[in-house]
This record gives sequence, structure tokens and C-alpha cells, in this order.
Amino acid sequence: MAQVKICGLRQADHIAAAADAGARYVGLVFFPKSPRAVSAPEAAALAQHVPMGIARVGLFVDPDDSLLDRTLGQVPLDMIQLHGSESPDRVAAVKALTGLPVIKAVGVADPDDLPVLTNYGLVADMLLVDAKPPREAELPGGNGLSFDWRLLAGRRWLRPWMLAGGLTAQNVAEAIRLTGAPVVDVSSGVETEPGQKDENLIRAFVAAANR
Ligand SMILES: O=C(O)c1ccccc1NCC(=O)[C@H](O)[C@H](O)COP(=O)(O)O
Repeated sequence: MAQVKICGLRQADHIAAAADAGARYVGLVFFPKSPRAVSAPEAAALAQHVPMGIARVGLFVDPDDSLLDRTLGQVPLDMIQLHGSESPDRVAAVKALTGLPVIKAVGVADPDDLPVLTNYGLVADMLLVDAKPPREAELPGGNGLSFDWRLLAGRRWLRPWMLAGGLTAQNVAEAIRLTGAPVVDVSSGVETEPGQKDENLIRAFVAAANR
């Protein structure tokens, strides 16, 4: 059994479905190139539909201070997810600037990608272990690709962590079993097409992760 984050939500009814199913985190994407991107006004409206006790996570890719300031001036977020090439120093700076807990995403394809998780564990509040995007990918995350979960077996870091990358209702139980992930994060796996979430897929995913 793992907690669930549903990322890239753009509709109030999908937020309601995620909350009703038992998700503990919802992600709002502030990356204009993404099919899941929301504007600050859209996100502010969506944030009102998130019940107490569910963390509103704002996803950014290499944001500058001004984007963070402007967004937080309009949108009540509980956590920041950094999904670009932010250094450990930048993670610490974002944490100081925003006063919010920071989740740092790290892409993994092979064992050489794992040591940086130790460095980020010194500064981030939570780690997100995701599939490394292929060179030709247009997005640094949310590509629906998974990696060899056996790489994570028995690994421990200084901070709580989430597993992401190509998870679906069909494979999430096996992913949790192999990795021991306490939290799982999904976007593509609960969509019918990029950016289009599906209530039944959201409910099936949360049920499978909680089983
Ligand atoms: O979802 C996006 O469009 C996106 C854009 C830029 C950076 C990250 C993005 N998504 C990250 C996530 O949704 C999740 O944290 C994770 O990568 C899982 O994605 P998926 O493999 O699609 O389930």
C-alpha cells in the first residue's frame, strides 16, 4: 500500500475524483510546453477544489524567482516540485525563497543515476525518482515511460520519496512490491490522451496503489 499523487490535473471534477478515491497529493503543472499546463488563474480556481489534508503541489521546470513569486502570489500551493536540472543549491534557494517544502525530481535510467539522490536528499524535503526522459523527449517528465524498478530495491535515502514514471493501475502494485515506494506519482497512466485525465482511470490507479 502506498500513498498516491495524481499529477497534471486541469479539471475540478478530476480533482474531486482523486480526492474521493484517496489521493494524498495533487499536482498542478506550471510548464507552458506541457499539455497539462495550467495558468496561474486556472490553478487558483482549481486549488479551491482541493480538500484539506491533500497537498497542492506546484510543478516547475527550472523556474526563476520571478515565476515562483508571481505564481505563489496567486495560487495557494503547499509544496513545490522541481522537475528540471535544478542543482542542490538551487533546491535550497527555492525552499528559502518560497518557504515551502520542495520535492526534487531525479531521472533514473541506470545505476549511475542514483548517487545524486543522496546529494538532493541533503536539501530537498522529498525526492521523486522518475524515469530519465529520452534525449528526443520534448518534456522532462510526464512521458509515461518507466525504468527498471529493480535498481531501487533496498535503496534508502535521507528523505521520504515518491516513485514515478509509466505507472498504471496494472503495474503499480508490482512497482511498489519491487521498490518499497511509500508514495507513487502518476500522470500519463490516468489519461486517455496527453493532458486528458480520466476519472475511472484515476479511481482504478488509487485503488490499485492502496490495495
Ligand atoms: O506532466 C508533464 O507534462 C510534465 C512536464 C514537465 C515536467 C514534468 C512533467 N510531469 C511530471 C509528472 O507528471 C510526474 O511527476 C511523473 O513524471 C510521472 O509521469 P508519467 O510517467 O506520465 O506518469
